[in-house]
Amino acid sequence: MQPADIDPKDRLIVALDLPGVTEAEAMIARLGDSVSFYKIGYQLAYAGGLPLAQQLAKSGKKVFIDLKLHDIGNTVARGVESVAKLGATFLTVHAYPQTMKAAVEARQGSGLKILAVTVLTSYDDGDLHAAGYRLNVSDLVEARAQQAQVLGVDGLVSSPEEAAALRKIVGHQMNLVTPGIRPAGAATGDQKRIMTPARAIAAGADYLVVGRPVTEAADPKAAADAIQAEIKQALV
Ligand SMILES: O=c1ccn([C@@H]2O[C@H](COP(=O)(O)O)[C@@H](O)[C@H]2O)c(=O)[nH]1
Repeated sequence: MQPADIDPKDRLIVALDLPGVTEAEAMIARLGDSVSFYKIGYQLAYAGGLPLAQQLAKSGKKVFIDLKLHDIGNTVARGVESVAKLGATFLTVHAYPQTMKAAVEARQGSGLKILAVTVLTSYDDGDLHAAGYRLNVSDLVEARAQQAQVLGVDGLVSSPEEAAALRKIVGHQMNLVTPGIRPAGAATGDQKRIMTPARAIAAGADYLVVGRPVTEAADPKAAADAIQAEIKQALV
């Protein structure tokens, strides 16, 4: 999907990193029409969140299943087939060639798009070196993006810091989905490669993933509305 075709409201993806379905449903009710796209990751998925994903998709919301699959090809493929039945829009896999190839083949014929996680936004160069990599963050993100593109992956997850360089590499053929979003003054937490919503959109991100700055705000709906307004302003 070309950036111009994306409904501005869908560009904000709220991460439902919450302990259970009850808490998630309460958050969705509070956010109401302010949010049209939700992400379900480890915490909620492992606490009964996958039926909620299916329910959300049926109710007209968009759903991103962020399970960052990485296993032998057959296991990845069977997992992708199961997730495709939920009606989700996005599913993440780690950006390893075997994993991406299996996921892309398994999603054929479904509406599911595969996103490759390049380098986690909580990592900096020191973290990569500690994990045994010789490349720095930007070089590894770009190398993985090129591999993902060749393998037919639908989109990339990276920090917004890499969005402009990735756009030059993949053009508009792949969705750029960026966590590591922090409105001005928000707590960074464990994120190391961050940008504000406006700067991320200006850098070329298609979708912004935001968790704690919304879900831990005193008024989550007001926090989401402020981010939506910042996104719309940056798109003008
Ligand atoms: O590189 C990555 C990949 C995924 N995430 C996920 O995004 C949200 C961010 O939440 P915040 O509370 O806004 O930090 C979270 O669910 C992560 O699992 C990421 O942060 N970085």
